[in-house]
Amino acid sequence: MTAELILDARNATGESPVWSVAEQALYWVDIPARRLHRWQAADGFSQSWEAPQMLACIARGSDGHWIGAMESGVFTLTPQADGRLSTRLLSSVNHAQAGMRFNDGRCDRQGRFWAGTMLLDMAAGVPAGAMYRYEAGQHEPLKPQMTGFIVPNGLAFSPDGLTMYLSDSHPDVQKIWAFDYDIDTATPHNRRLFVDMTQHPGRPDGAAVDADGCYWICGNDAGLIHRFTPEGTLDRSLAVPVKKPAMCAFGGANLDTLFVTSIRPAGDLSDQPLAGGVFALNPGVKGLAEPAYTS
Ligand SMILES: O=C1O[C@H](CS(=O)(=O)O)[C@@H](O)[C@H](O)[C@H]1O
Repeated sequence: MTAELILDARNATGESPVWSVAEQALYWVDIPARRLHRWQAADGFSQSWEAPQMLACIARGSDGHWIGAMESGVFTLTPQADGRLSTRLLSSVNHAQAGMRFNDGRCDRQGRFWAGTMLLDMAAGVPAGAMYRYEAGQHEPLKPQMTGFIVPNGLAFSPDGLTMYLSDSHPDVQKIWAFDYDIDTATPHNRRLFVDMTQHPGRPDGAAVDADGCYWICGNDAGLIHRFTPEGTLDRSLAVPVKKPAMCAFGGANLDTLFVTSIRPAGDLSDQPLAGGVFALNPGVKGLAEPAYTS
């Protein structure tokens, strides 16, 4: 199975791919470059917009706007014709300490937006990261819902919305957890180990759940995307031609394409010249439409 390069984006940290069914287009971000990207399937046309802060994760809103987590909180995002992203603060964040930003995030199946934070200096290994939830109509600052993460990542929800998955990518952790998710209160509980990624190649990065309820997770540093069953058993691993796949998302006309964003590290890239690119794979299974943020 070959991964097809759809855009040689050279993203420093390509994250948060989201397929727009309405537009038949893929959106994603490059976090340190402060950019929102879009690629349309019909003709491969691509464009991007400049954000005022590091934009880490996005979700489509039910009203057609976007919502996203930037350094200082959760914002609505509106791409403008001049290449800029107009933003409006919905809820601010009081980070646990200075030098933090958001990382991975998405909506639960009811359309409530979750995102996690991490220290910019990931190498410090300090568990200052937290998970936040934003619900429509909330005006007060975001409240931490879970704490103690170094690099929270891999957030995803089962097809019925009753299981939440979450990982920590840091080399000292490399675990994926499952939680029972109370959809009435949007509260995760009964945390348990889902997959110990120290037993598989690559650190856990971004993730997606398919229509069978299996969990696809990017194996950062291993150039692999792993599929785990709901019981946490490795089903298959697909290769991409870069070492650092960062997040995956189902899309395409039949939701049977797996799009993968990636990271372009500094240094010698002679063995992975396409690092930072966006790839499309045929995984042999279908995904689910990404839930929209319910405004
Ligand atoms: O900035 C990020 O860091 C890590 C990737 S890496 O360690 O730099 O390769 C990643 O897990 C995270 O999602 C990303 O935003």
